[in-house]
Amino acid sequence: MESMTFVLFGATGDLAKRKIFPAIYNLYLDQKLPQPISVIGLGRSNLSHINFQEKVKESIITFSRRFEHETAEMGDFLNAFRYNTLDVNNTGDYQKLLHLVKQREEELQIKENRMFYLSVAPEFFDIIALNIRDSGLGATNGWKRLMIEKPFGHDLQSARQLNKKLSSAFEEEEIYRIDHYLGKPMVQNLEALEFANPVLQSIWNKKHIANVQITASETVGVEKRAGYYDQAGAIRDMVQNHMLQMLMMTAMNLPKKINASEIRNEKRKVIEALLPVKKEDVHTQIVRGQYISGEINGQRVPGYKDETGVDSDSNTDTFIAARVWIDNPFWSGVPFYIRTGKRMREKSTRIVIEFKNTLDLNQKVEPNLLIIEISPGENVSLQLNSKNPMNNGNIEPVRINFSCEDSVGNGSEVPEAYERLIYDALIGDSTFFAHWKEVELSWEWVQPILDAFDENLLPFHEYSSGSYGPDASNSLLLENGFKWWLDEKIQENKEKLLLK
Ligand SMILES: NC(=O)C1=CN([C@@H]2O[C@H](COP(=O)(O)OP(=O)(O)OC[C@H]3O[C@@H](n4cnc5c(N)ncnc54)[C@H](OP(=O)(O)O)[C@@H]3O)[C@@H](O)[C@H]2O)C=CC1
Ligand SMILES: O=C1O[C@H](COP(=O)(O)O)[C@@H](O)[C@H](O)[C@H]1O
Repeated sequence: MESMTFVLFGATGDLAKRKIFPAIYNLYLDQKLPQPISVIGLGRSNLSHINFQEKVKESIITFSRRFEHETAEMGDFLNAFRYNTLDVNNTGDYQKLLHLVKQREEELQIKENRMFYLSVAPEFFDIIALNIRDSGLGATNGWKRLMIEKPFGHDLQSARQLNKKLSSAFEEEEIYRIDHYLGKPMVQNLEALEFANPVLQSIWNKKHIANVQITASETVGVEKRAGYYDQAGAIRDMVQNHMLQMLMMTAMNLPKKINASEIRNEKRKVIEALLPVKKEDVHTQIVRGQYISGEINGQRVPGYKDETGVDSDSNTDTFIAARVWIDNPFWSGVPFYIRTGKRMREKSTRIVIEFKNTLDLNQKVEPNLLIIEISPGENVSLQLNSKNPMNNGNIEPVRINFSCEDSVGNGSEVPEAYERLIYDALIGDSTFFAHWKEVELSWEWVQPILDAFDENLLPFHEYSSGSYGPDASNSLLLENGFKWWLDEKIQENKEKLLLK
């Protein structure tokens, strides 16, 4: 890998502390960092290089699952870090930054390859990109790349405006838009599941699949992010990006060649084929909700409106369920259901593929299911039907489980999303980053939903914390003769409860 400078805007922030520094450290341990590397942290806080290195060390000790004890290697690692005080609006500060970047490039004899990572509030994305261009930081004789955090815009128009500004400083190939769901091992495994298994490949279409259910439910509430979340809601926070990215990854056709441009091309075809929902019809395809107080894991939790920083009459959505139709020859007529919410019964991200039931037995049998657990566990299981000799030979569903954690080693060795994504960006592989076309088309699909929310054209449901969301989300599936498939463990528990 080529030597480079890694410039981190927002180096004193929460994301840097919890995710970025530990990820860089883990890459260092795995010898996946270029040698030498210069890392320059930026923020308005007044820190010396040593203070900054101490902060990086603290974050690694606290948040890296690989940290055991301090070694001489840690010293070498920290030695690559420098700090520069910078206010994003102050053009003079970019000149000081340029001076430090060049000084380190000369000291370390590294090429002018520059990675700029924007871990700052979204309102700063454009101003930073323009200053990188205008200050000369972007005028390198090596490569330059921009890693950019979410959210990418607040709606279709603002996303387009932002992209226009970024494009005046960076080419599309130089922009790495992070969607951390694309860094999750099981999301990355989706193409391999289909690609490497002819059995699955042959049935991955409307002829055999009855519906697809993509869930990302969380038990946490809004936490300390009310300022951002109350303006965003689940529709912007999760649906426009993570949920639609998972949908694209599930429904895309296998490209002839597995590379970034082919995969992104196939994903784009899926998002392009989504049936638009007219503002007036949003109420027929989308369910929105907001959590009220309830119990999670035996603990009483407050309702959304009572959370710190939330407006007491806020009508921000903390839950969304949607029925999505893909109008192409492979998927037309197959509903894709997506569902995401905060303060739900379980923390679970998973994709359930329900196969069509074509058998004509005297007995009602459950459909075959392929269940892809994305997090917290990484697992694939298949629900088949089999005779149960202990129950008069009745046909009953059995689950065949393939734990991916077992096959890749113990959980702590599996690289986390940020590690994977930072590594990919360092080597210039943009496969698991969102292309502008995907982002724009996602906003295009979401925009009428935002408009309908603004004009209050659909019901606003409350749901108890610790539940599965509003009942209306069940109706969305019932209308097509389906139901949400719940987590296996929950099902087992329910059965036990019924037996009591
Ligand atoms: N935290 C998380 O879990 C996640 C965050 N994100 C995204 O990552 C980005 C960063 O989030 P997060 O770390 O939580 O935010 P924080 O508020 O914790 O950190 C913001 C950073 O920006 C710096 N900053 C603020 N104002 C300025 C300024 N005028 N000039 C220069 N630097 C400034 C702050 O440094 P200082 O105060 O020293 O100036 C700080 O380093 C956001 O886009 C967020 O949406 C995405 C997914 C998850
Ligand atoms: O991007 C976000 O994702 C998290 C959920 O991520 P996960 O990896 O824990 O599933 C969500 O809590 C947050 O609101 C959102 O901004």
